[in-house]
Amino acid sequence: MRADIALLPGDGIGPEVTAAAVEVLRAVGARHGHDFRFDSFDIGGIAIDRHGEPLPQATLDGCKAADAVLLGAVGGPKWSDPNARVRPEQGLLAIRRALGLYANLRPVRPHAATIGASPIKPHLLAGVDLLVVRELTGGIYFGDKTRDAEGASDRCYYSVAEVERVMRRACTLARARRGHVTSVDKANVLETSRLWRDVATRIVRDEFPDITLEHQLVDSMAMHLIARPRAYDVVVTENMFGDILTDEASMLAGSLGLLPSASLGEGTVGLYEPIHGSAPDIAGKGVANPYGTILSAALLLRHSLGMAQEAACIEDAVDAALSDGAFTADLASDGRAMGTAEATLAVLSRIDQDCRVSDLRD
Ligand SMILES: NC(=O)c1ccc[n+]([C@@H]2O[C@H](COP(=O)([O-])OP(=O)(O)OC[C@H]3O[C@@H](n4cnc5c(N)ncnc54)[C@H](O)[C@@H]3O)[C@@H](O)[C@H]2O)c1
Ligand SMILES: CC(C)[C@H](C(=O)O)[C@@H](O)C(=O)O
Ligand SMILES: [Mg+2]
Repeated sequence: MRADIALLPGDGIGPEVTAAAVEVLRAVGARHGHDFRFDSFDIGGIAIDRHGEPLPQATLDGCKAADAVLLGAVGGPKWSDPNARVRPEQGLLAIRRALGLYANLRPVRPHAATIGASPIKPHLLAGVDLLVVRELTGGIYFGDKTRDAEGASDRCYYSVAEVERVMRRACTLARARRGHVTSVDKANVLETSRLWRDVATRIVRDEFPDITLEHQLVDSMAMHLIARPRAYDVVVTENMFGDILTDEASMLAGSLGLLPSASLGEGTVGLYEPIHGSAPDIAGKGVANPYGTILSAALLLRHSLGMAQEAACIEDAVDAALSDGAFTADLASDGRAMGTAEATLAVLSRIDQDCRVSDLRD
């Protein structure tokens, strides 16, 4: 099968980790007889430098014409002046909104080999397998902003329809998992959260009676996520809470560099990216962890191209590399860390082996 993949490497470590994922996609494509074609476009800081705007029209058009989009990261100190007219992060928000990518799936499944890298007690981590569904195109991120000499404001708004669609998506995903949804809000304070809670309750009652729904306030959720992570299956929450809780959840896996994500809408191209940022402190050093982006490429194959076996092939290869101790510096405790290229090779060398195993299985 031929597939056109739009690449948005972005800034900082973005180009390093997307290059790693492209190598892996090429290897899986070759192994399974697919013709993956890649076309790169600018987004974020590099797009500001080259085109004066963080999301050029050519980038958006290129993404719309593609079968899927793979993104690295945007932002960095060069573009972080608080008074700057444009910021790299606006490009990311704009593309999510323009493509209607309202559901951001962030799976968290600690690997036995990386449990030692987590600051959380190992016995709490065994068997953890949760999926955060973060609403991605609404809430305080997208409300009107004001700023004058007296102060500033960010408006937080959710429509009923915005909550309904992400809740339906979370419940549908939960049906294919363990049937449990935790809806996270701040309904003791925020009106948007009271709406969120009402809609969640109604959608589950009327459309998903087989799903078990619980509500959890976001502050105590931040604690429970660390204290009893095994209790969660699908966690659905609004935009900003989801952003914060998933960086926290990455510590269950052992590193921010490990978590992938899929941003999905309806009838629109999907966008895949690691949950981490441009990591300016390590950019250009060849030491970034590529696994979150490589695992995002697996999600791309599964969700946008319908290639479940090929996706599993990548996930198995990453699993095997980690089991064999192929750790980048964020994971290694013994000072024997691999660089990005070596860790990518560790995955590539296992693609063949794992695919053969998959072939035998099927
Ligand atoms: N999706 C995105 O493009 C995205 C996401 C988050 C932050 N950002 C942007 O990135 C810039 C830096 O933000 P930040 O420092 O708060 O967050 P960050 O995620 O870039 O980095 C946080 C810490 O995690 C480490 N880290 C992140 N990814 C890693 C990887 N793959 N391998 C090893 N270590 C990794 C970094 O070195 C850093 O110490 C900001 O401009 C921010 O807006 C972009
Ligand atoms: C860079 C920023 C706009 C972005 C977000 O807050 O959504 C990032 O933190 C993420 O998690 O993808
Ligand atoms: Mg974030």
